[in-house]
Amino acid sequence: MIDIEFKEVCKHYNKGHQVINNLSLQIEQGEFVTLLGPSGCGKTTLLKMVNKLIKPDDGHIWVKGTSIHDWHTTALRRGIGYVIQQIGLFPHMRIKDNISYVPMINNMTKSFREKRARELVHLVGLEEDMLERYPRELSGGQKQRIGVARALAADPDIILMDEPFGAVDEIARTKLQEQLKHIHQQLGKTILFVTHDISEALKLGTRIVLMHKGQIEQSGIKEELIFQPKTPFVKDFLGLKGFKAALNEGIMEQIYGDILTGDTSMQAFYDQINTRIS
Ligand SMILES: Nc1ncnc2c1ncn2[C@@H]1O[C@H](COP(=O)(O)OP(=O)(O)OP(=O)(O)O)[C@@H](O)[C@H]1O
Repeated sequence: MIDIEFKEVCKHYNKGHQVINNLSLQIEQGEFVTLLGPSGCGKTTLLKMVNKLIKPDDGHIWVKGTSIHDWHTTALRRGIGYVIQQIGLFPHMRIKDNISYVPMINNMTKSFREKRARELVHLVGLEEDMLERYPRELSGGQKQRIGVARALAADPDIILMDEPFGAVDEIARTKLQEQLKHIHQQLGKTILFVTHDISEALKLGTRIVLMHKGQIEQSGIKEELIFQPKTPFVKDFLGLKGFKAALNEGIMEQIYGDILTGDTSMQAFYDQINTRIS
């Protein structure tokens, strides 16, 4: 089943150039799609069209088979988790109430909300005593975890994430990425995740969509993008850098696996890159 579909979508702001240019993309249920690309290529714009924060000028978007025109905005947003870099927890509310905010406005009972908050705080790798604290009593990484817990609270099928770990330090980011990967494997949500960090995109995405100037340059698994780039842009953007990122993330074993299955063009590309980085 297709959870999100963009068809020939276009967008420009004011009198500016085309930020999204006739873009089509289908995202299947349970995929973890990382939207990767240089600054300004339109990643955030595309993401925000899914929950109607930005309106396309042209083209069509469907969420769970229903056109976004036919979705009531509130119902659509309540059914989609949304995590951004500035997580925006309510400062005057305890963590448990921050997590339970959407279940509360959805009229869930207090005992259900408390149970759910406890489950979620564990799911994102924190202790239950966090629930009684206020946001100011948490580190940046802990706040991002609570942001993920809050996005999951109403059990949405789809989660949109816009550079959610961009503002935390390297160690916390690595832990958050691992936790998110685990949550995705466990819960099978459909995730659309914006990042400009190649290693993050390769590590998390079951599919990587590389954007450039409002269009998709290439969409595929990491091995395809690194070893079978379809355009010079993909080769420049991902070739050597992607290879190094894959190396650093320890995902080379999978890639070696593919090389060993006998694809000689991949072997040649691999040799070429290996010579350049060694
Ligand atoms: N509200 C706006 N008004 C005018 N121009 C905008 C607006 N929002 C974004 N833009 C422009 O649209 C283009 C795409 O922006 P967008 O935020 O979608 O890119 P991005 O790929 O997410 O970039 P980054 O990685 O830097 O966040 C940029 O040139 C940006 O300056």
